[in-house]
Amino acid sequence: MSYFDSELTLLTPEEMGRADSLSIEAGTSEIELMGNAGRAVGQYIVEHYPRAPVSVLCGPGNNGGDGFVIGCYLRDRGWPVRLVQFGDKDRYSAASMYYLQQWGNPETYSPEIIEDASLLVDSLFGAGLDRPIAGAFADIVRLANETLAPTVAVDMPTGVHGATGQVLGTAIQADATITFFRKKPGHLLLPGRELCGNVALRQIGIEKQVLRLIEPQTIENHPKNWRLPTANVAGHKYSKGHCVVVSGPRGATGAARMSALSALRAGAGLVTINGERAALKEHASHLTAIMLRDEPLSELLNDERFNALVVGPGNGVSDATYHNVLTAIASNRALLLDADALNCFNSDPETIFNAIKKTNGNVVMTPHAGEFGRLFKNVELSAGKVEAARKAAEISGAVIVLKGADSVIASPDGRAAINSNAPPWLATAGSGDVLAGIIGGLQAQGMEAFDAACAGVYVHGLAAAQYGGEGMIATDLPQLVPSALAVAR
Ligand SMILES: NC(=O)C1=CN([C@@H]2O[C@H](COP(=O)(O)OP(=O)(O)OC[C@H]3O[C@@H](n4cnc5c(N)ncnc54)[C@H](OP(=O)(O)O)[C@@H]3O)[C@@H](O)[C@H]2O)[C@@H](O)CC1
Ligand SMILES: [K+]
Repeated sequence: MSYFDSELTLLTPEEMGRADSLSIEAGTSEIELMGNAGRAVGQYIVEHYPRAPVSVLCGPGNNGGDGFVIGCYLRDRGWPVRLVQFGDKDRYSAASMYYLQQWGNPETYSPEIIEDASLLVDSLFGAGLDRPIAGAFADIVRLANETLAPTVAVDMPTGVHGATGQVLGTAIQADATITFFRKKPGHLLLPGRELCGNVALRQIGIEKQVLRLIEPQTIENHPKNWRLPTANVAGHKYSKGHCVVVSGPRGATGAARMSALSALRAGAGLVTINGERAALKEHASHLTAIMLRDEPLSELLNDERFNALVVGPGNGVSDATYHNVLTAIASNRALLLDADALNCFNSDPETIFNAIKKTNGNVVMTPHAGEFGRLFKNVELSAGKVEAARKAAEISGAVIVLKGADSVIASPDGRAAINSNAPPWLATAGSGDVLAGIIGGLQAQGMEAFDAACAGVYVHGLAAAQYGGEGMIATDLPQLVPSALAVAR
């Protein structure tokens, strides 16, 4: 399964390099591609900034080649342009050489070329960045970031890695970033997303057919990629599923309550909280629409109508939780595991992974970075969130939601989605319990694990955005889920 048909597909710099080469093989010259890329940036600048002195900083590779095109485009339209070029001309590509000749003689670099500009164009490094920015280039980046002039970055802000969004050494803070053909993961992953400013995507003559050969596996999370369960007028509440949320003990019941309410708001037909009698007393004083049961989980699950489970929020790291998790996995229901359901297996992750691999693959895990690091000790987060989540999904057999301001959802089949709609105020205590409930509620309605996880993360972000600003607490979120679902539908 791969994302070859969508505008929302994301390409790593390596995959983008293949798209360039395949296009060139198919008859579009590199000169044409570079010309289209540079003109697209030039056009963006003319449309978005007032005419004023602009300095174009051109690096040693084809990103710099784009800069020559931009310089010519703006000069032709009467902009005062200064252009500097770094690197050895003997190593230029034919296309870069072609456009350098059109430009003429670049100036020798001096700091006032940056200091005196009203607008900077960063065409130092793009897809070819492969090591930390250091030395003279680091000084240039620092100076560019210190000036008040906005910077338009070509393809990627210099210093941001296109595949991971991580900063190599130091990076340009751009006002806008213009990229080509398809966005790159680094435009959505942090800190890259913040360094890009506004991201604009432009087409440069690469046919989307090349994606069939590249078979990209990563996509920007968006309602176009999944279908929410449809409301059926004649539908019975059981046709919308019955989700069981496992409660924590007395004194720790709030998390399960938040998950249960969220599952119901996400459209689950029925939601039952299962827990010990003392815990149910606490729930009973708060809840009306949620049912309460105090049987052992294995007995409760003899009733086939319970088709989805949420285990973990507020459950506590205990033998009881450990066994509830294994019971839930063995029941082969749609299952969401969060928080303590994961924490219970830190010293024994193989047990949970092996159990999941025996199921029909309907399990979602929602670790934040800390939980992820403890459960997946052999997976390096520093190699990038997408690759880490993908590896964890493969190891565990579960769909992984690696939570954060740039949550990544990855499937054991290799697909991954990057979410970018979460507002900063969503980072609040209990917001993970709400996410767990939304995903569990969607699973109860029959959405398969990966789609439910992607949709849940998106709706969670939208719900928080609809709150509108700081001051939101997690209990505000469940009632915002229905309107978020309506927008995402
Ligand atoms: N291909 C196409 O058809 C099209 C491509 N397009 C454009 O090309 C861009 C990709 O071009 P690219 O592959 O030449 O990479 P680019 O980012 O210019 O840098 C490579 C150079 O940087 C160097 N270098 C790397 N890191 C460094 C560091 N930290 N510090 C110092 N040096 C460092 C590296 O040096 P080397 O490793 O050889 O020493 C090499 O010389 C892409 O982003 C898009 O803008 C568009 O025109 C559309 C058509
Ligand atoms: K750049």
